[in-house]
Amino acid sequence: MADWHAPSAEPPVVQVAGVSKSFGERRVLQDVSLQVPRGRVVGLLGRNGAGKTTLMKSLLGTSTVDSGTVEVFGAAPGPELAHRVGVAMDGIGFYPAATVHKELTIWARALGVPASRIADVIDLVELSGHERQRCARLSTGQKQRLRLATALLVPTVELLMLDEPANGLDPDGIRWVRRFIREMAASGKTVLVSSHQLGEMENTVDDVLLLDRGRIVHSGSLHEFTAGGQFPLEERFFEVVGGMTS
Ligand SMILES: Nc1ncnc2c1ncn2[C@@H]1O[C@H](COP(=O)(O)OP(=O)(O)OP(=O)(O)O)[C@@H](O)[C@H]1O
Repeated sequence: MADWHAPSAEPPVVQVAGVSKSFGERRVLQDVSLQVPRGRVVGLLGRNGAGKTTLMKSLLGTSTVDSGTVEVFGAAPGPELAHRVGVAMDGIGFYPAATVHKELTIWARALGVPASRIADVIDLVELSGHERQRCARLSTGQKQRLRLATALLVPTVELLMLDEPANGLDPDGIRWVRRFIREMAASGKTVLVSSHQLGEMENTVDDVLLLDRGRIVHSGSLHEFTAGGQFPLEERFFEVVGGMTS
């Protein structure tokens, strides 16, 4: 098990230092510092409203920060990251009348990816046979997989940012997402995944970033956080962030 704090020859894929962000009076990120090491599956955990999505958006450059620095692959986030970072954000909709193939064609064009890649990603997310199905008719699980397919369209993607990829899924779907994430990691990709499903994250991630009311309250390997699996992740989560306060 890699030690989170051990010095590594490889620079981290993501490096955030002293980032704060407010919406009006509301401080959403407070002095957040973190690293995402290359090749790891890192779980970004926290309650509703903890700031997970805002943090992910700041890594993508779609949300600015008020102070601090964000580096992804050693540079400030910008459009050029599109060839190295694949993104599946929760709640991103599809054209209801478009078919799976059409939807991916739209994304492929936007990303400058040849149409020949579409069949590959459909295969990767196991949507074969659904190419002609309209997005509006897809099940929740199929929609999640279509989101993952868009994240994989650019074949050179090295970092996947997945926002709640198992949201709304049944146990089979959750297991599928877990297997998918582990396969992506086995193929050399780094994965940053946000989730509320602590039991599932316990079976999926290598490292834990725990965000509570905009602050990172724990970062380290899952092994260390759960004392080698002695304590369930959920128990440790509540120990660190406390019970419900509001
Ligand atoms: N564009 C915005 N304008 C104003 N407030 C915002 C905006 N985006 C997020 N917020 C607020 O920032 C806080 C953090 O939101 P964020 O979506 O980052 O949390 P989260 O941890 O991803 O939550 P969830 O698990 O519910 O998705 C919330 O209080 C939210 O209402």
